[in-house]
Amino acid sequence: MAEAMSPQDKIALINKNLQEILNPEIIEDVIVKQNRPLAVYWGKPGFCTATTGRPHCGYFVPMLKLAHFLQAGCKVKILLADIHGFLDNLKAPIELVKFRAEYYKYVITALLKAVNVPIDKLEFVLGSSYQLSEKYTMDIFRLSSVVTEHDAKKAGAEVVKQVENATLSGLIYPLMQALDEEHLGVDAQFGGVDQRKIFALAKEVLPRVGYKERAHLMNPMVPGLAGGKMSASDPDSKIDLLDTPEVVKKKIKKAFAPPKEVEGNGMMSFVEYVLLPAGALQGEGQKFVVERREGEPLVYTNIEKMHEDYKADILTPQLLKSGVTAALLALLEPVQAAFQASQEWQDIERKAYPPPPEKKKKEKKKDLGKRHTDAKKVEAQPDGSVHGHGQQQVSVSTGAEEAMKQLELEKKAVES
Ligand SMILES: N[C@@H](Cc1ccc(O)cc1)C(=O)O
Repeated sequence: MAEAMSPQDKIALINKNLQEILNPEIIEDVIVKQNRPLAVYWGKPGFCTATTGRPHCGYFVPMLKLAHFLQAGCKVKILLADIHGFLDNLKAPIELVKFRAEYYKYVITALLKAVNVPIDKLEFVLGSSYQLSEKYTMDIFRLSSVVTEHDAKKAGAEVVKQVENATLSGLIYPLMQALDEEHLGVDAQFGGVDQRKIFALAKEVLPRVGYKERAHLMNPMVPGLAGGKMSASDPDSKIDLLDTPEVVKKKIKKAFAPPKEVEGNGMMSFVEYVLLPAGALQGEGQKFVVERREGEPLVYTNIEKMHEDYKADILTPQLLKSGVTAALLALLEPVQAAFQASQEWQDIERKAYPPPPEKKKKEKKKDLGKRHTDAKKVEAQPDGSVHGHGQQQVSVSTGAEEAMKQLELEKKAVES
């Protein structure tokens, strides 16, 4: 498929749905002049944090871009950025990191297969597998001697958690993200526009230590499937990739989808950035179908027409939700079937997300009873936290200790 595409088609697919691109000429040069596959990477730090551990349907948004890159013949690397996770919020449940990395590999591979994308040019890399090397370490020191404290801080402002009396780790974080481009041997880095300041820093400072600057591809920030505001504290606002069809239906039913409003409407964005492009990749062309009890189904091939109908209330929130439910279930079906068929994946899942200890569970239920009417729906996290961001600082010291131990272990593993 990629072989049959013209260089211009490849570039168009790489750029599709992106909000911004820095140094697009680098991409042109690789694909048109050098006539070789573009090497691009996406870094994911959250997989080893306790609260945001499990991949959910929001992952489909960057996944669809990775699908475009692969379809366009790119070499794609996914960086499981364990050390970055540690630098940002000191949370790395040590014994879980490896299992979670494994779990992510299964999930991401299944997702990409579900949209019919070739995965032979896809590679997973664990950050600590190369970021503790002598060369990389020396590069951090070299970079830290040419980047000011002010610039490093500014670069991390939208990504690194901003707290009072912040530690140095938050300054190292952007430097390492810049170095990853060199050490992963890529031509471009992909991420959300929230990464923009780090991308700009990378572009500026890599040449100062003798490395070439890379292109940067940025996705827009897409509101969550269940709609912005209520998400952080509401466990129902995230749809797990392994949720049963009944649970998916229930969560979508509850989701926030204001009538006639398309801005910030997570349900609508999900169609735009996931369901429509997924249809295109599956070879059926961009198509989103909404069955209606009365009348012909509504068939959309572009988002503009959908927006128009939604604003006119022809496509009502209810209809939108039923269309999204049907399309999402169809997308999840092969992922869940793959999970059911793989004993290894199931074993990894149990190890990566062990049920919380009994004692804590009880505490949580009591706690949650005050806030949620249906406490049993809430899954307590392994670290016992269920309230989202506000509580993440609770176990800072133990988190740090654990993460340090993990780094020790990793180092030993590398040496032996
Ligand atoms: N900063 C990225 C994660 C990341 C980490 C290291 C990288 O090299 C790249 C990306 C994020 O917030 O999602």
